[in-house]
Amino acid sequence: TGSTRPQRILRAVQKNSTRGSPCSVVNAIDDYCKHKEWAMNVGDEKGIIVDDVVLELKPITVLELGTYCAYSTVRIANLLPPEAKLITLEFNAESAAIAREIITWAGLEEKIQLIIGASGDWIPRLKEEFGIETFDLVFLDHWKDRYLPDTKLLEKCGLLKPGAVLLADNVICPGTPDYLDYVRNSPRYKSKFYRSHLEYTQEEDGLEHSVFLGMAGRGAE
Ligand SMILES: Nc1ncc2ncn(CCCCCNC(=O)c3cc(-c4ccc(F)cc4)cc(O)c3O)c2n1
Ligand SMILES: [Mg+2]
Repeated sequence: TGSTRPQRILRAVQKNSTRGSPCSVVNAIDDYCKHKEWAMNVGDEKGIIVDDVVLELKPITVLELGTYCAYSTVRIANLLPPEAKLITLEFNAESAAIAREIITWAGLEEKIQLIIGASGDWIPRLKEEFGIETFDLVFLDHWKDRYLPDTKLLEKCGLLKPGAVLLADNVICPGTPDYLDYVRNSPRYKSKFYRSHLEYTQEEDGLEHSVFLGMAGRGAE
C-alpha cells in the first residue's frame, strides 16, 4: 500500500524544514507542492493576502474550516498575537492526523486546537465545549457548498460580533457562487474580493473578505 499525498507532504516537511520554525514549514510545503505534487493548500500567492488580513486584524480568536495538512493553520497561527487561539475543524481523520504532526513539528500546538468532525456538527457546540464567545476571524476552506450554510449557522449561534471577518478561499475556483451572492448582497456584510490565482497554478481564483456588520445590518437604507 502506497503513501497518501498528506503523508508525502509530512515527509517533505520533516526532510526540508526546521522543527519549531513555522516559516520553514510553510516554505517546505510550498516547494513540494510547486515542484513535486500539487495539493489544495491556500499556497504562497493567496497566502500573502491571508498574512496581510491577519496582521491588519490582529485576531484573538480564529476559526478555520478545513485543515487539510495545516498549511494555512500554521501560516495564520504563526502571525497571531501571543494570547490568541486558533480552532481548526477537519472532517477527514487521515489528513487530521498528518495536520497534527505538522502543527507539532512547527511548534504551534499551544496556539492551535484541532477538532476532527464536520463543521455543521461542531459549530453549534463551540461556545459550550470551548468557551468561545465570538470569533474575530473565520477562514473558510472546506467543502465549497458548506460556506453559505455554515456562515448562516455562525450567525445563528451568535459566534460573530460586528467587525468579525470572514475570509473565504476558492470563491472562483472551484467556486462558491451561493456564498458570494449572499455576502455581497446581504446588509449584514461589507464584502470585497481579492483577485489571485489557484494555488501553484495560473488559474483564476481569489479570496472574499467579508466584514460582519451585525444582524441588523446597516438598518433601513
Ligand atoms: N463540512 C466540513 N467540515 C469540515 C471539513 N474538513 C474538511 N472538509 C472537507 C473539505 C475537503 C477539502 C476542501 N477544499 C477543497 O475542496 C479545495 C479544492 C481545490 C481544487 C481542487 C481541484 C481543482 F481542480 C481545483 C481546485 C482547491 C482548494 O484550495 C480547496 O480548498 C470538511 N467539510
Ligand atoms: Mg482552498
